[in-house]
Amino acid sequence: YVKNTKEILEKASKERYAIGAFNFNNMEFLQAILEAAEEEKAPVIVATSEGAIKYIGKGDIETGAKLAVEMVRTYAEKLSVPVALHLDHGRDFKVIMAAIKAGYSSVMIDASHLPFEENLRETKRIVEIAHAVGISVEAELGKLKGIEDNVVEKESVLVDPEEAKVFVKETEVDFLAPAIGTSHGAFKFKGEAQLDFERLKKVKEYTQIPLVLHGASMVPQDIVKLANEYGAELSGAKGVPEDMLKKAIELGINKINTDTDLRITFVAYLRKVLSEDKSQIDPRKIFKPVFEQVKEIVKERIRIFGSSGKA
Ligand SMILES: O=C(COP(=O)(O)O)NO
Ligand code: NA
Ligand SMILES: [Zn+2]
Repeated sequence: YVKNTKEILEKASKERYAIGAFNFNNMEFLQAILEAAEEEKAPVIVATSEGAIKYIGKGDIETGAKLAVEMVRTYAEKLSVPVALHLDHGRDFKVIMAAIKAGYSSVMIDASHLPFEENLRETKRIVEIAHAVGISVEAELGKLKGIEDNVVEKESVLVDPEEAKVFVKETEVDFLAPAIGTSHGAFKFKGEAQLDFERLKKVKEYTQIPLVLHGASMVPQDIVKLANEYGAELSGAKGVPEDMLKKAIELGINKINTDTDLRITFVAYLRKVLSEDKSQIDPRKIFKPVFEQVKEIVKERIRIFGSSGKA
């Protein structure tokens, strides 16, 4: 179990590969992610959003954070690969404190919706507290939203590399998520997929710290098709193409947040299993083949990210 996420990300940054940061909400997703990492001999980051902590703790934040840490630690001590537990998109001070107190390896303070000075102040505050107890911190600059056609929108949404330089120097944040055109969910990009690699290159040059790509799911069309065949309605779903992910890694992305790809895989195969095995009522028999597929998609991502064999 990795005490602070920074140590595995610094290595990835030096050797120019990326570590997957896979979101989980329950035991089965966590198992699938950890099995995938073990089979790929890859360091891995597992992440809970604030909503996941509330879901795991049935509304009680302390319980959710504590249970997440204990589940991850218990599984991780059996594995040969390094495992870090990360709080994704921390916004509520109470939740960030609960994660730190429970023993998370890192926390994200997501104040990117605030004006630059306020984001800087909020982030600085969390960094001081987290660093005092040896925990790593991630922050975000720019807003997660596709690159709109007109330039004005682009300026206000995407990261400003000059701001990133000041931000990292002032806050001493350990890793940064620069908005370069991705967005969360299964419907990224209105038109063609487009990332601002020029900005990414500058942010890496100016900050020299590990960088994070949010909204990085690829949204595999074959699995979307399968889900739709079994009654899902996911037409128009679109993700980040593999060549763009690889280019982003070459330019300095070292942590890649992936949630939607695991969700789509889960839904497609759950629908398939339920429609094919109509008399099955044992949840274990229903979930086993479904999470086998979730594990496979995580392994595929780990291979694309270049972290296979890096443990
Ligand atoms: O950024 C993400 C996940 O993004 P996706 O929706 O593309 O999986 N989590 O913080
Ligand atoms: Na994060
Ligand atoms: Zn995100």
